[in-house]
Amino acid sequence: MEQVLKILAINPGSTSTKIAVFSNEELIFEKTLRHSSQEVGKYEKISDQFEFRKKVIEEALDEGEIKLSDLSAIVGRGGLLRPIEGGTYIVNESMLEDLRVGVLGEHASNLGGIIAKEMGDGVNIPSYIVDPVVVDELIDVARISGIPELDRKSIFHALNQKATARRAAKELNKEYDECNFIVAHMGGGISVGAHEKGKVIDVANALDGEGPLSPERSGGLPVGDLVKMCFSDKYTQEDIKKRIKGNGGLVAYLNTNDVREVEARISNGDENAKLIHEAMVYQVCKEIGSCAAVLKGRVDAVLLTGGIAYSKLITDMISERIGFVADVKVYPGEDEMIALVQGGLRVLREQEEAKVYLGEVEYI
Ligand SMILES: Nc1ncnc2c1ncn2[C@@H]1O[C@H](COP(=O)(O)OP(=O)(O)OP(=O)(O)O)[C@@H](O)[C@H]1O
Ligand SMILES: CCCC(=O)O
Repeated sequence: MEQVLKILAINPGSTSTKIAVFSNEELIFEKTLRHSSQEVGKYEKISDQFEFRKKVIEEALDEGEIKLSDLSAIVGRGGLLRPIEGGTYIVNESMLEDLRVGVLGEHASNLGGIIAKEMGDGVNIPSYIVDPVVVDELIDVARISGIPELDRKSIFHALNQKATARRAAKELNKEYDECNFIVAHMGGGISVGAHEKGKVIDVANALDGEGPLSPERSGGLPVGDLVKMCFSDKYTQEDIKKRIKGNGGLVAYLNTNDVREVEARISNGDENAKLIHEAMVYQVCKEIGSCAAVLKGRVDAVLLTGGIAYSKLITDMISERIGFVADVKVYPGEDEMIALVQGGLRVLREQEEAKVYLGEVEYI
């Protein structure tokens, strides 16, 4: 008989903490805990929110009559760590230190590992993170930018991209590491990755001014003009950063991060909304085209995922432009909670060994 393994998954976002408990692959409890800007805004750093978030998680678990002592492991969404390859990592002291200081920056997902470790240690069960946003499997040639001072970085929706790729591989009756996919995760940020035999060998840095424009991110910009903007004395460093992530893309052009709202405006004849919407799709297609070149045209399928993949208008426009590359498969939304749990299960079932974070890579 199959052993029953119960896992708690913790996924902290900027305005919410999602938690879920699975018994093997079956969801038995789920809750999205929303945090108002007053609640989280009073903390200077994201790591200062630790006690607050842990407490609300504990209260929700109590209400759901979930006992930590019944669990086999806790899995948290990993954060902005030093670059690592994909997989499930045991939360260790080096990782905790980097998550606490925010070695690569502040990100709500930094709390995932910290909270998982604290709660797991309390009942002597292991804590893990799975496929954090800094998964780095770039081939050497993809790291070169154009000046030696600046290496290209791999920051993307690794958890959902890899989960989607594993799902598509299964549907093709293949293992993930036997397939080549191009995965476009289209959410508030958009990342497009070239997956070669289970490794994301190239991907635009979705957080920091590469790739397509997205609801909240600028994507790649004309660099000369950006430099002029930086030195114009009109903007602070924070203003420019915010323009690249947070207030860029659709927010900058159309003052909304909601693609549904943009499509409603298009239906009402708004030509500017139509142009910007089309530009976003066009840029996604260009990025898919570059990934096809990275994979030398050997592509099993193009996978479209994230909230924007619910838009048939957009998935049809993408298919029409890049359908020549490979079959296009659509997986709307994201399956991050089950993806976290599956990462934990692969280790507990000894299908994979938990990786160890060394925290040694120097990163600028
Ligand atoms: N049915 C739909 N049609 C069109 N767009 C949609 C639909 N449902 C959601 N979206 C859009 O998807 C986007 C949000 O996607 P998602 O929820 O994946 O993002 P997120 O989780 O906030 O950010 P990220 O995925 O970058 O972490 C929004 O622009 C939203 O308007
Ligand atoms: C997942 C990191 C990229 C982004 O938030 O846009």
